[in-house]
Formats: sequence, structure tokens, C-alpha cells
Amino acid sequence: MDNNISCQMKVETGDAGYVLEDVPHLTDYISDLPTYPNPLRSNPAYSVVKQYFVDADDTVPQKVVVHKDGPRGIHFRRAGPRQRVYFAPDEVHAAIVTCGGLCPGLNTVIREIVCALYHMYGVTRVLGIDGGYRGFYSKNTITLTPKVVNDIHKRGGTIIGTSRGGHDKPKIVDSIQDRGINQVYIIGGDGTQKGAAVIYQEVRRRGLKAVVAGIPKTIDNDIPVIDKSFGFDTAVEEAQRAINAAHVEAESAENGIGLVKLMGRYSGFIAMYATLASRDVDLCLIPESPFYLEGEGGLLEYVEKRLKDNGHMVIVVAEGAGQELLAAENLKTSTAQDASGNKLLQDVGLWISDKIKGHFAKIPSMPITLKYIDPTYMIRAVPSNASDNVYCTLLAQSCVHGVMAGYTGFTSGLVNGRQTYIPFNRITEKQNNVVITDRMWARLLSSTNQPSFLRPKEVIAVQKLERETQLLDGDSSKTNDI
Ligand SMILES: Nc1ncnc2c1ncn2[C@@H]1O[C@H](COP(=O)(O)OP(=O)(O)O)[C@@H](O)[C@H]1O
Ligand SMILES: O=P(O)(O)OC[C@H]1O[C@](O)(COP(=O)(O)O)[C@@H](O)[C@@H]1O
Ligand SMILES: [Mg+2]
Repeated sequence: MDNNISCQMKVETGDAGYVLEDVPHLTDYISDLPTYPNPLRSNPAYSVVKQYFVDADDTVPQKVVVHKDGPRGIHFRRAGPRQRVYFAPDEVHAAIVTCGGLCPGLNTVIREIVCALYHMYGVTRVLGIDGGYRGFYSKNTITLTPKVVNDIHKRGGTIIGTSRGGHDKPKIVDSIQDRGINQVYIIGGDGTQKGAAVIYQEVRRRGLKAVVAGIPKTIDNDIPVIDKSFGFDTAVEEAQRAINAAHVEAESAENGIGLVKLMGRYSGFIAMYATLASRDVDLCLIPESPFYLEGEGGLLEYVEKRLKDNGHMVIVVAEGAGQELLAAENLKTSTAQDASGNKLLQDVGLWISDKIKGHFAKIPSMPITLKYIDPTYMIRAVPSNASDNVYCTLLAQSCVHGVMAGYTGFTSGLVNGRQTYIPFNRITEKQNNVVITDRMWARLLSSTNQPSFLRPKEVIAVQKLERETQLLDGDSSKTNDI
């Protein structure tokens, strides 16, 4: 057993600039592990499928847009069942935990992990950890069987509970070790995946035959590398209801303004996609795109112009937009945090409402009616829609296949439409943000007709920063640059 861990990335290179960013495997630190034929070989549902097992050398490119003479670039290991597995069914003791904020589809992922373990691999011991990371050491576990999880995909939330904070590495790994858990499925966002990486390192340091795998959950779509996160489509769809209501209210009043605040702490994807989908939105504000209120080219001037032209308007604002303006106005930066250390934001929706009302109060010839709609929690508390349900199923099954095959320290994720295993480091090293110099944001600007609020000098600075970031990681975020 090699207790001298290297948490370096496992990187392999090949011809024409091919790079495989591989994931760790149990055999990297435990030698002479027995293997078993994959039970799926004799499962009638799969034995008829040609090439059901994934070739050990199959990998998926991170970038699909390449130049003729450019390098092949970074690849990830393709997910799927392997011919041989590293766990006998009766040896497996699996645990599932959900952490961080809610997201549509959490219950579907839980359901499908349980069903894949039971029905594909003959596993019969699966535990739910109650209430996030702290549940490992402060609560009783919940027994999960296909019967218990049968209908849960029709409900929002997570049946095993979630929480922020409470990540105590020694206590969590002691609990894993004491309970004899040897497969840990961790469903959560950027914070959760950082916590999972720490657990994986400690499990490995102790030399335990226990696999740690993540499934990325984020309603904000702020996790890098993956195409998009589960529940995102559902959230965008649900946001349409709020935007429709705002539009109806605005249209029915003289100088009516409908203002909708959507989630998005640092990444404005929900606001951007909800705006693009709706076509009723005249102004979309996201954290990545700075704006200003007063003066020529400012937000208030645009609102005034829009009302004069159209008689009504709809504004969508992501909760993290304009936080620097609010901080500057309060003459202090708020240091308040939630239990996980995420900054608590000030209510940008209320702030913009006040600013707009204050502005038009000074123009008696233009009385306005402003309705502020805050559907924040409604868009994430709903069950996942049909396409997210399918996506959750694939993510969960892929994760189970990887775990049974002995891979560890990975997050299961969709890259260019293919299921892959991505090393934790790649998932946690940076955040996925809307790139405001990419085509998607340009499409939004042309759909709403809003000004970009960037002065030419700022455009050049943003472009330079984004070029440097892309050169560093060789990636252009896919949700931006379709
Ligand atoms: N850097 C970190 N190291 C270890 N654990 C972390 C880290 N950041 C967050 N966590 C833990 O991950 C869990 C979820 O994090 P949070 O930021 O609330 O949600 P999300 O995972 O959805 O981003 C919390 O229990 C938190 O304590
Ligand atoms: O009120 P809560 O539960 O802390 O959640 C609010 C936050 O959750 C989020 O949806 C993101 O949550 P995660 O980081 O857990 O995915 C943000 O958009 C929002 O600021
Ligand atoms: Mg987060």
C-alpha cells in the first residue's frame, strides 16, 4: 500500500498534442486488488447491446472546435461500464449525500444511483446521509432501497436533506471508516466538490479501499468543464412563468415595468437563458456585466427610452448583478457569509426598484407602475422536467459504473454530449461564468436591444482578460460559445 500520496493530476500525453487528464484509481494506492467480471455481462437487458462495455482507451475531447494544425488538446476518460469491476456485490456498502442549495433533479439522481447499484450490480446496502456533510457524524443514516426511492423523482428537493457548512474532514472520514462505507456518492456544487476532493485525499492517505465520487449539482451552472448542470433547464423553464407574469403586469399598465430577480450568485446563466428563451425581456443584468445607473448610456436613461418607445418593459436581474454598486452606495463591503463561507448578497432587485421609482418620481409627466417579482426559491424547489430526468439518470448511472470499476477522486460529467470522468481538480479550480465577449451574450444583447453598458476602454480590458484566461486553461466555456 502506497501511503505517500501524490494528489497531482494523472496526465498522459500522446501524438499531435493529445493530453489525457485522467482520474485516480484504487490501484494507484492499493496493490493486488481482486477484480470480478462485470455482472452486467449476464444481465439480459445489456447482453444484447453490442459494445455495451466501454473500451479502456476511449476518451472524450474537451474542445470540439479545433483548428486544422492545432493540438488535439485535453481529453477526459469516457464514462461507462467496464468489463471487470473492483467490488463484489455483497462487499459494497454505499453512501449518498447531498450538499449545498437545492436544485431540480436531486431526487432523480438519488433514485438512479440506488437503482443502478441494486439492479445493475446486485448491491443491497445503500445508505442516505441525512442533511449534508454534517450528517456523516451528527445524524442517523437513512436506508435506501429501490422501493423507498421509487417515486421520489416526482418531488422537488432532496429526500435525504441538505445543508451548508459542517465539513469536518476527520469526523467525516472517521464515519466512513467506522461504518465500513466503501463507495461515497457526493452530490453538490462547487463547494461540495471541494469538500469531496478533501475527503478523497484523506481516504487515500488512510489507505482505505473506499471510492469517492462526485455528481455536479448547481442551479447557477457555475461548474466549469461540463456542458451544463442538471436542473438548469428546469430552472430556466420555471423562470419563464415569472417573466410571463412580469410581462402581463407591465403590458397592462401605463409605463408598466415588470422586474424579475433570478438566482445567480456569480454566474448569470439562468438570467441569460431565461431572457433568451422568453423574448419578452428588454433588459437583462448579470454579475459578469457591469452597468451604471445615471447619465448618458446608463440604465435609467435606457428605461426611460424603452418606456417612451414601447409603453412597458420587462427587466430580469440575476441576484449577483450590480453588487459593487450596492456596496459603494452603502460605503462598506458586506462581509456576511452563509455557513459554507459564501458571501451573502444584498437585494439588487429591491435596490433597482427603488432607483427606478426615485428616478421617475422626478418626472411627473411619466408616472410608472413597477411590479417586482422574486421567484428565487420557486425555480429551484420544483421537480426536474423530462429532459433533466433523463440527464440525471445518465449522470447517476455513469457515476456508478465508474465507482464499480474502481475509479475514484472524480466527478461524473457531460462533456460535448458524452458522459466522462473528470478529476476533482479540474472541477474545483475555477468557476464557469458568462463570457460577455462571446457569442451567446452578443445574441442576448441583440435580442433585448439593451446597451452593453461597457465603455470602449472597458470592452478592450474585458477582451484582454478573457483571452488570457482562455490561453491559460485552453478552454472556451461551451455554454457561452455555442
Ligand atoms: N473549500 C471547501 N473545502 C471543504 N468543504 C467545503 C469547501 N467549500 C464548501 N464546502 C462544503 O461543501 C458543502 C456545500 O457547499 P456550498 O458552497 O454551500 O454549496 P455548493 O456545493 O452547492 O456550492 C458545505 O457543507 C460546505 O461546508
Ligand atoms: O438561500 P440559500 O439556500 O443559501 O441559497 C441561495 C443561493 O443558492 C444558489 O442557488 C446557489 O446555490 P449552490 O451554490 O448551492 O448551488 C444561489 O444562486 C443563491 O444565492
Ligand atoms: Mg456554490
